[in-house]
Amino acid sequence: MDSLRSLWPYLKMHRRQYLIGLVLVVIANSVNLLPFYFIRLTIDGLTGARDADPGTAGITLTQAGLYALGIVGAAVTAGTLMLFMRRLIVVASRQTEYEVRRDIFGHLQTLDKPYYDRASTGDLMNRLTGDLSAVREMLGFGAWQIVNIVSGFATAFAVMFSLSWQLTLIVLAVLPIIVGVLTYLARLISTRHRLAQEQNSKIAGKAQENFSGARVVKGYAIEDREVAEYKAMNLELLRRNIALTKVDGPLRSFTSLLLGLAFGLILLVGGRLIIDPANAQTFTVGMFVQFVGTLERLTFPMLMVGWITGVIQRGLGSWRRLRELYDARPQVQDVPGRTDTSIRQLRGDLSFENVSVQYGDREVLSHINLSVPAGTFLGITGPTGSGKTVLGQLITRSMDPTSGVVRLDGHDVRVIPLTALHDAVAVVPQEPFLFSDTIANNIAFGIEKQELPPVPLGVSVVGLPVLPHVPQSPDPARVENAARLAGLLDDVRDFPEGFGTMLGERGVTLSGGQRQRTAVARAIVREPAILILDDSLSAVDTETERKILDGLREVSAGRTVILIAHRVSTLRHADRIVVLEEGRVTEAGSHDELLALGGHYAELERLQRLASDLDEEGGAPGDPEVAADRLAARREAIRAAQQTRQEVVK
Ligand SMILES: Nc1ncnc2c1ncn2[C@@H]1O[C@H](COP(=O)(O)OP(=O)(O)OP(=O)(O)O)[C@@H](O)[C@H]1O
Repeated sequence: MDSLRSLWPYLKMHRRQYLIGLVLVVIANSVNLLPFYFIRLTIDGLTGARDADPGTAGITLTQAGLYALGIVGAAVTAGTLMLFMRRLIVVASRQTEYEVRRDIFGHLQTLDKPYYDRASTGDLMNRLTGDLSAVREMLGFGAWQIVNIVSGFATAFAVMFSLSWQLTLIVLAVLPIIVGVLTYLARLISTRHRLAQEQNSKIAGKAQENFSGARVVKGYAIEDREVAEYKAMNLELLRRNIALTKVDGPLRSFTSLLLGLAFGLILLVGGRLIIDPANAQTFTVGMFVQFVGTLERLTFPMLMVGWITGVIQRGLGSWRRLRELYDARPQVQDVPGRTDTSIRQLRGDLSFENVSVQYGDREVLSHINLSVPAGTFLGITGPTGSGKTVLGQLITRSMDPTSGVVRLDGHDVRVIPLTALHDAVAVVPQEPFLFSDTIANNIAFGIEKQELPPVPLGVSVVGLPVLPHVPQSPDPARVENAARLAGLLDDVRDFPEGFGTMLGERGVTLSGGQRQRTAVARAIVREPAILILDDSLSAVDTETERKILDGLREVSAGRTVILIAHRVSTLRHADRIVVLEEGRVTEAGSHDELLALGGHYAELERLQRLASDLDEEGGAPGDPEVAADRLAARREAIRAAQQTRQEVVK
């Protein structure tokens, strides 16, 4: 009931279509019974006259013609009414489907990272497709079938009762048994259908993950394992589908059997009524034929009772699953009364005051105190898992700290409107995501939004102006400048269609470094007050990296840049470097200061210098002493690599 109430806002928008459509169903159902009335008149005319005078035909040719015309007319009228009804109700259900999908998609866009961290993409996709179809089926086919069944039963019983109350009582006695059995079977079908759908969801999720992670699967040569897992899931789906077919298949035969028994019973009793001379005037052969014909019209609605129960149950279940999407709220959002809407522009003065973050009972950041004045080029490094990414995520409010305050230009970030915050901060993540679109559009991604008219949510699609497709037309000079600063321009010039080259599924595949640089260009084209590069130059060679950093310096005058990296060659250009270990700041200072400190950073620098020296020297040395030195250095590098690996494992 609650589910239906929450659907009402959508149904309300199409109430005229539904109302007129359903009235048409009722009229069509009554008209549908008229042919049996004309048949009755014909039969009674013929048999009655014959009984009185065997030499006469009973009815005139004109009468017979009129009755035939009546039958055809009734069929045409009922067909036409049903056609209009379908246009109204089916179209309304399709429109509702569109509106629900539009609104849910719009709502999903408002949800934040923690939600998507938990949600399974396959499941979300299945809800927006399979579940939405089930809801549409309930609102379209389901709605008119309910009215069809109810009005079909009501009109048929009224007619049957007027013909013979005795026969109607027999039907009434048998009907609940038939409907009960059919409903039971339909419930079983519905449950098994749901189980099959759930398995479909899991399979969709598995396939989606597999396709997205195709490179990993190939790289680790685990195709066989993946195929085996997929096979097991597929087999389970087969098992569930067979279980469904076992109850689905016999439904029709079973219905025919039950109806056959009912008709047999009626023939027996009806035959006796006709034969009995006392009933000669009140129950004629024509009436008997009309009775049986009317009853036969109930076969379909009877069969549909159980089926429609399933459609409605499935539709309501699916609607509940869709409601869960509507009900999901972002953990991080603007709060009226707390959000300070007067904050629009931000300079990029950043500070962390005693900030801690806890996941469950694990503290991943602990009492961080940092001050980053606007315009600072801050480097952050530290062993893997030490909390560097989490620290960056606190600035964009991908999450809020468990305790402490992050301030931007002196404001607690929690009072800054999210749009202002997101306009001011751009993040280049570790694993950039590129869309199947042109390079230009991928770069201009964050600056195009103002040009598109907003899509109204929660309103009827009827009467809405059709929005023209507005092709993106990113400012070429801005895009090119961003690409140049990100060190991507030469690569783009080599592509077949330059900035118009399609990426991804429909176009070229970029290398890891090119992907990272495209993401860097996407971030800098927005000219943010704070730019966070989260290990985003790791796949770029040192020479290109130097160029990008020089480019960043060019645009970052007055802007804050936070550079999370493991390479000292990247970090050394920073004004200040912070070392995070196990969620705590253990070292802070300039490159030279940290080297002098002789801690984690100095060790990192020594190991990377060693490795780079080895790379540069290369070749086989002639002098045995040099060879011995290199061997010792190589051993040291291997030992260091093993130590780092142990840290990772820890
Ligand atoms: N959503 C989450 N739920 C639970 N734990 C999390 C979540 N996100 C991060 N963590 C944990 O927080 C710790 C810090 O993660 P973070 O990504 O900040 O590390 P990092 O220093 O950036 O590592 P790397 O250098 O490998 O990128 C890790 O132990 C990680 O497992």
